[in-house]
Amino acid sequence: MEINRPALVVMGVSGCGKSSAAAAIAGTIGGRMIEGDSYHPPENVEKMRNGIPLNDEDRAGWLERLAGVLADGVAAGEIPVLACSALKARYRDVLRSRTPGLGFVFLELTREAAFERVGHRPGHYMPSSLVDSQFAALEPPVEEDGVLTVDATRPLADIVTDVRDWLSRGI
Ligand SMILES: Nc1ncnc2c1ncn2[C@@H]1O[C@H](COP(=O)(O)OP(=O)(O)O)[C@@H](O)[C@H]1O
Ligand SMILES: O=C(O)[C@H](O)[C@@H](O)[C@H](O)[C@H](O)COP(=O)(O)O
Repeated sequence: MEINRPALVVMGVSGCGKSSAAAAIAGTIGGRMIEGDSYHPPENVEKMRNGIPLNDEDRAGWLERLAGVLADGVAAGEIPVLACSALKARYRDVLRSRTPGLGFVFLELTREAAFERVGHRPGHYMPSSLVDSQFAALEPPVEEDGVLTVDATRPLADIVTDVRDWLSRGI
């Protein structure tokens, strides 16, 4: 399949389905799923576990690492598919900095649906009390290049089909 992006980031607030969609998309396009949460330093995870939202400083080193992981993956001939909140425009610019043409799939979800999903996910460090802070930080990627916005409540298979169609169209 012809793919018109070197790599993808599946983005949005906690619970929007980033990890699920990134895995499904990677499986379909022959990409490599990368779980961005695995690259948070332990201090960040501890903060979130304690119900404290991350700030720009907390996220800075994490985003730089992820920018490197994306670029390294592309250099190695892979199509990285990264699950990463990437909530603010300047965070996305950090990720783009080393991978020109990077694509973003924005999974759009209401606050209510995010609460519902995060509250029902067993064994995860992210408490639903942090959902409001995720929406406060979110700068939806409107008018940015290389973005597909998808309704995150649609079935995963439909989301994957939309992404495939989008990727096979010209830039
Ligand atoms: N398209 C979808 N429709 C319904 N439920 C979904 C969908 N995508 C993910 N979920 C569910 O929502 C919850 C959060 O998904 P997850 O992939 O962990 O999101 P994130 O990585 O953005 O936090 C999980 O319980 C998952 O099974
Ligand atoms: O930038 C952030 O505040 C975090 O990356 C956050 O957005 C992310 O959602 C958490 O790491 C929880 O992980 P889940 O997205 O899997 O809930």
